[in-house]
Amino acid sequence: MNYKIPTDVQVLNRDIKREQLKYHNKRVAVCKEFTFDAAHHLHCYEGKCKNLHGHTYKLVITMSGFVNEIGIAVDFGEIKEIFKTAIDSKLDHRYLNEVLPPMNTTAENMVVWIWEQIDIELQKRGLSEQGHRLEELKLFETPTSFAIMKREWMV
Ligand SMILES: Nc1nc2c(c(=O)[nH]1)N=C([C@H](O)[C@H](O)COP(=O)(O)OP(=O)(O)OP(=O)(O)O)CN2
Ligand SMILES: [Zn+2]
Repeated sequence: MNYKIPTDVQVLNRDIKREQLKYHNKRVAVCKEFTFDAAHHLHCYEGKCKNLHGHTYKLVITMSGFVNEIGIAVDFGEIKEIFKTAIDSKLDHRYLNEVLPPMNTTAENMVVWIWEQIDIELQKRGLSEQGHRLEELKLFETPTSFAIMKREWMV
């Protein structure tokens, strides 16, 4: 059976497409939050964090792109796939001191490493060429302690 889209819907679709042109190609950033659980300890550090302990890390990814013809700059689903491939598969339920390159597993060092991994994944997927780019990462070690990295601070 052939279903006919009612005329008023067609008119609405046409009007939306025309209106959408106003926003097309504007650079807009979107954010998505993720969590992963991991264990670690700090080196050269006098305090409780020199002992093995765990965190539910929260990562807030801010990524920008150019708004397309259906009003999407960066698909939230794409960010989820990037997080799963580049970060979650490597860090979730792992001992960070073992799986990360030799470095102190501070939030500062980790946020830099995570930035590099996401950047590599964007290039692998050909998304950098489309104009998708990281703008900011926030990595929470605890609900009150976090590190930030921003594109504008990069030299
Ligand atoms: N600048 C940094 N300081 C500390 C880091 C870090 O990565 N960068 N890490 C730690 C520890 O790993 C610790 O697990 C987290 O520190 P802290 O916020 O002190 O944890 P608390 O559970 O004590 O937090 P409260 O909210 O104050 O209870 C230490 N420092
Ligand atoms: Zn810690």
